[in-house]
Amino acid sequence: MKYISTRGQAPELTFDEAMLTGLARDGGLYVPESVPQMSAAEIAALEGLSYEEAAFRVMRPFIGESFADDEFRAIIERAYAGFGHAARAPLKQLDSGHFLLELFHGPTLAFKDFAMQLIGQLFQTALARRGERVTIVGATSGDTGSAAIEAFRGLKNVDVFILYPHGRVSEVQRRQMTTPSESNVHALAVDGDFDDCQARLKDMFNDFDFRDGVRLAGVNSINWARVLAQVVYYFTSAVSLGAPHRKVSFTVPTGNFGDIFAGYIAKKMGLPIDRLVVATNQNDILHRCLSGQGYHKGPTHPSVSPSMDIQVSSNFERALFDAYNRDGRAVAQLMDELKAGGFEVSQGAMEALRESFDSGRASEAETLATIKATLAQSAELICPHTAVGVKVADEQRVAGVPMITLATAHPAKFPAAVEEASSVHPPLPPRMADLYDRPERVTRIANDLAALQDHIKGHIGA
Ligand SMILES: Cc1ncc(COP(=O)(O)O)c(C=O)c1O
Ligand SMILES: N[C@@H](CCOP(=O)(O)O)C(=O)O
Repeated sequence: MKYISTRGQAPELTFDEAMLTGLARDGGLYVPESVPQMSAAEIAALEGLSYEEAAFRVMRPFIGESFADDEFRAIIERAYAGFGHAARAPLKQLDSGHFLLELFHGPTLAFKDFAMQLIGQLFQTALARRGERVTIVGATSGDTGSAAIEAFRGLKNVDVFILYPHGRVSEVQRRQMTTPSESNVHALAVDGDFDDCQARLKDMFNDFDFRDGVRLAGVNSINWARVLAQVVYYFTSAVSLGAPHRKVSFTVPTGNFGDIFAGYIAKKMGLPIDRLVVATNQNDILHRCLSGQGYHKGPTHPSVSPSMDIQVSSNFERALFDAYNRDGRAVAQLMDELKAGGFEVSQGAMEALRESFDSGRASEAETLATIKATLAQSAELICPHTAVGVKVADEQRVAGVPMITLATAHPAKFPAAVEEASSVHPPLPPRMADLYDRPERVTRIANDLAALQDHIKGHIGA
């Protein structure tokens, strides 16, 4: 199995090489050269398996020779051992045709743990084998950062620097990033928004002297391994509702497009997904684009679902690559135009995107109203990101096809918004009960590449 860049100018890599590389050297994102297929019989055979065994069967064809089967099985077992639910990703029924896929039973209470716990194990195994160390730098609007820190804290051959937008993450998210005491963890509060953090991260990857000097690695969903791990729960949930014998649809609260792109891969592998619905908050650039209005950046408005306050949605590049018939030059051209503000999507590419994705948006008032209504009607307290999904899913459902909305975070990560909407204060799980008492350790830093690079170089191995 080979991985190629969406911009067509970077070397082809194996799975473990692509994982340790992160962003391709031409600025593109790695994708598999071709998507392995699962037959209806292979999909049906997932029914009743443990999450771990299903994960092995779904991901194995993408791994190639990078990890031996026994090694990969053991890695998966370790990755999910700390989850607080035996099913790992249980389904809850909201009403006769609408289900929530609970993805927040991992250590940091968000769906990011599914991929991050796995790649923490994959990195450790690959780095130990190669005798290497890496400097992980991540950009976060709140959840990726805490999940990455949890997965890599205390590891000897890794430093992890997380850039988050100062004042634009919830207090729980911030404390999850600033309270770990391990010296290889570095939380950086950047004076900017998430897009600034992600742009500086990409600048670091595109500065080859810095990149090679610190042996830079990335754990955002620019890393293909992140996307792959998220493909699994599309299979397990669809199978538990009758796939491959009946179709299901998914609605996915979307920001950086990683989670929904994992659903797109599941569909390409053969999972009978009827519709994949992109649900955005008021920062609705993806919804506007999928509605035919082009992809044009605007100001980012802070919202009650802060993890989705994003304008430059990284993984959309992967979808564009397919929509433009895998023409790397065309994608590179669009990404250049994006730097200057935005781009129009060609008619052919638009048709391809529309064939794969539907979309909708939720305003702030609609998000809060959905939290309240879901509690009243289904006795489920949901986080604001999930509420964006539930609202859009309710508009897009069709009779006879079950709709699964991805519940991407635990409501306790966003207590202020949840309490405002429902008058219920969602408590943290007991293991995190002292989060507000732990001392914080964070560096406030300018949105400036040189300042960030100097800080990182000065704190590796500190
Ligand atoms: C809670 C939550 N929901 C939804 C999203 C959006 O996911 P993605 O960026 O993969 O589109 C994020 C951030 O990524 C998140 O943290
Ligand atoms: N919402 C994310 C933003 C980064 O997304 P990623 O999936 O590319 O890591 C966050 O919580 O940080």
